Amino acid sequence: MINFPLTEENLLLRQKIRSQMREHRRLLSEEKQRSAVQSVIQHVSIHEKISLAQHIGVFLSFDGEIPTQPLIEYLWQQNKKVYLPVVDPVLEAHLLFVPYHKSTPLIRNKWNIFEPPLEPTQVIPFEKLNILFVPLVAFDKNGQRLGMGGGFYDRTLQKAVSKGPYPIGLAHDCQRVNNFPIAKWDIPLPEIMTPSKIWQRPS
Ligand SMILES: Nc1nc2c(c(=O)[nH]1)N(C=O)[C@@H](CNc1ccc(C(=O)N[C@@H](CCC(=O)O)C(=O)O)cc1)CN2
Ligand SMILES: Nc1ncnc2c1ncn2[C@@H]1O[C@H](COP(=O)(O)OP(=O)(O)OP(=O)(O)O)[C@@H](O)[C@H]1O
Repeated sequence: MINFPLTEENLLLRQKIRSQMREHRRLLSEEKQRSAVQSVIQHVSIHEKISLAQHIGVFLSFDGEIPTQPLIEYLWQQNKKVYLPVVDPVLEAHLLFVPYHKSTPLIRNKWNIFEPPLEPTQVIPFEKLNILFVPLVAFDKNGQRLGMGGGFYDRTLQKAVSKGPYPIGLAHDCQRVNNFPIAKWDIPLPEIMTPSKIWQRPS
C-alpha cells in the first residue's frame, strides 16, 4: 500500500500497527525469546555474507525485540567486530556506530536502551560496516519495515543504499503484517530474519 504523501488516516494506521506489534512482542514468554535468538543464530551461522563479514552493526534489544546479546556473543566467538548504534548528539535523528567489546561500559539512553559512551575517535565510518542488523516493529513480505517512529534507521539505511553495509532486519514472526501504508522515505530491506525463516525481498 504505497501512499505519497501519507494521509492523516494512514499516519494513524501506521501508529496503530506499531502499538499492536510492540504489544505482541512484549507479551512473548522468556522461553520464546530465548529460542528465537537461538534460531536466528542458526540462520546467521550458515549465512554466506555474514561469514565473509568483519565489521557487523547490531543493536541492544529492548521492548520485546529478539534478545541480541547471545547473537553478539556468537559473533565475538567467530572473531567478528561488533558495533552498536549511539544517537548522534549533533545531527538530529542520526545514528553513529561504535565498537562493542566484552569490557565496554554501557549507559542507558533517554529511552532506557543501553548504549556505549560516545567516544568520537571510536566512531567507525559507516561505509566500513559490512553487515547491519536493523531493528523493526513491523514488516511485510516485500521487506518494507516500520520502526519505532523516529526515522533513525530510515536515515541510516538511506546512507547504505549506494555503498555501505548490507542491511538485515531482525524480528519475531509475529511482527509480520500483510501490508501497511508506505511512506516515500521508507527504505525496504533486502532480507529480514525471523526465527522461522529468512524473508528475501522479491526482485
Ligand atoms: N534496540 C533498539 N535500539 C534502537 C532503536 C530500536 O528500534 N531498537 N532505534 C530505532 O529507531 C533507535 C531508537 N529509537 C526510538 C524511537 C522512539 C522510542 C520511543 O519510545 N518513543 C516513545 C514516544 C516518544 C515520543 O513520541 O515522544 C514511545 O513510542 O513510547 C524509542 C526508541 C536507536 N536505537
Ligand atoms: N531519510 C530521511 N530524511 C529526512 N527525514 C526522514 C528520513 N526518513 C524518515 N524521516 C522522518 O522521520 C520521521 C519518522 O519516520 P518513520 O515514521 O518512517 O520512522 P520509522 O521507520 O518507524 O523509525 P526508524 O527508522 O527509526 O526505525 C518522519 O516524520 C520522516 O519525515
